[in-house]
Amino acid sequence: MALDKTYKLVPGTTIFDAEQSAKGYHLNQFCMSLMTAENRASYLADERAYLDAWPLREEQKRALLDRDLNAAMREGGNIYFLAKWGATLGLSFQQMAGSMTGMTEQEYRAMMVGGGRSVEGNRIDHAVLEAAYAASAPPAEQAVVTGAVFTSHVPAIGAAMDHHKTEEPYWKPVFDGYEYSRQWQRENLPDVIFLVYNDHASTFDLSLIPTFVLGTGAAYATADEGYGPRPVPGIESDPDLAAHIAHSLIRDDFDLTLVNEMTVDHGLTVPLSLMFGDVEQWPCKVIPFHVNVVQYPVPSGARCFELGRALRRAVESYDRPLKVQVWGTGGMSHQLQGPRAGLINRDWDNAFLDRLVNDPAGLARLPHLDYVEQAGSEGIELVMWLIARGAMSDIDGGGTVETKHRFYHVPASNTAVGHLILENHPRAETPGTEE
Ligand SMILES: O=C(O)c1ccc(O)c(O)c1
Repeated sequence: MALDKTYKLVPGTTIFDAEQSAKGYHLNQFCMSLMTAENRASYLADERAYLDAWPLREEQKRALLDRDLNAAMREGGNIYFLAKWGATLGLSFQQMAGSMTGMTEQEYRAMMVGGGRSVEGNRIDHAVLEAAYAASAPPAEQAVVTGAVFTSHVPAIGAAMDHHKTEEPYWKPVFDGYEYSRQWQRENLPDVIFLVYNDHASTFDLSLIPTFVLGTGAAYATADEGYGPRPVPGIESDPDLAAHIAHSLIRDDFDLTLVNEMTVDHGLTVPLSLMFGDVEQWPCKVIPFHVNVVQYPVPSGARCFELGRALRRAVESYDRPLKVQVWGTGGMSHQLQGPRAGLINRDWDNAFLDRLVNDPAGLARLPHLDYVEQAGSEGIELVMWLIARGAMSDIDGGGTVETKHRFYHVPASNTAVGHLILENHPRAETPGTEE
């Protein structure tokens, strides 16, 4: 099913969606720069020079220099951003809106005083709408979810790699547990990894606490968490697929926060290091997806599981033949605070791994309190694994999953390390028979 963008058919209207946002990113950010008196003064002193300092397309600069707001909208501008530019020129919202209608300022004002523009004659053409619905055939090609990787993301694992300690007796058993994984990953390299992790007060401090964050930008640098950024590459993303997923998930009632600029911390980089080793560049694209598990209330396992189910629908409605893996990271049992720090619960962790494979819907009903009591305060990170599990094809009866690898080890720093690889076989392909 192609995504419904029938809002594009409303006459005389540009809906600002992720597509427009990507197109107008720098234009809108330029507008934001006009929120200081100093910048407004330097813009007004030499508009062309100011615009030339921004990575804008010539059409975008032209639109502003010509005071043509319709052209600016076509070029991805959004009215609330452009209003900062308009205010700099001394324009009111009414003057800006009126300038897009082909009416004089006085005519537009008079129309508004007279009750505003009538909706009569300004609705969608029904024939056009019907034709759009009739033409919405399933895509000829589609993306598929090929597997899920679940792994802890303990920062000390990254530090052990960065400081060449992987052969030391303390660390060797941890890295031995990922030998098979690296081989499997080489043989099953996806085009894109949808990587579910939590930011650990690196990008999101207490000024902003979004529950679910989808990265819709093109690239993200590695965070400096206080020890200097890890010497690993930043990630390249797939903004087009990310925008598609944003559209699909939000339409499925998941109220995401979309972020174009942020840094990514150990929650994301350590799983990549574990699965790919030391590399100059990560061998595929990575879409970051952050879940708040730092400040309560945090999302429930059930909500995460449902989000995973919606994620698979989103991926499968994307009309390019991409292979997508979904990774769930964090956990397993660990507590980093208070007199109970160091808590490890092997039995609970292993039962979690069993149920993640065999009873994911039941596992998703586990309340937060069980995670905290049984797996330690930071064990709550495990709710993120349910997003990746929910994205597998067996959940809705259409396919199967195959466990390729399972590993459990205590300790890595304060934490029990858990790791699982599930291969996804959509539409009940028999494992091993696909080309
Ligand atoms: O065990 C640890 O040291 C540790 C520290 C920070 C984390 O985010 C984590 O998951 C584990």
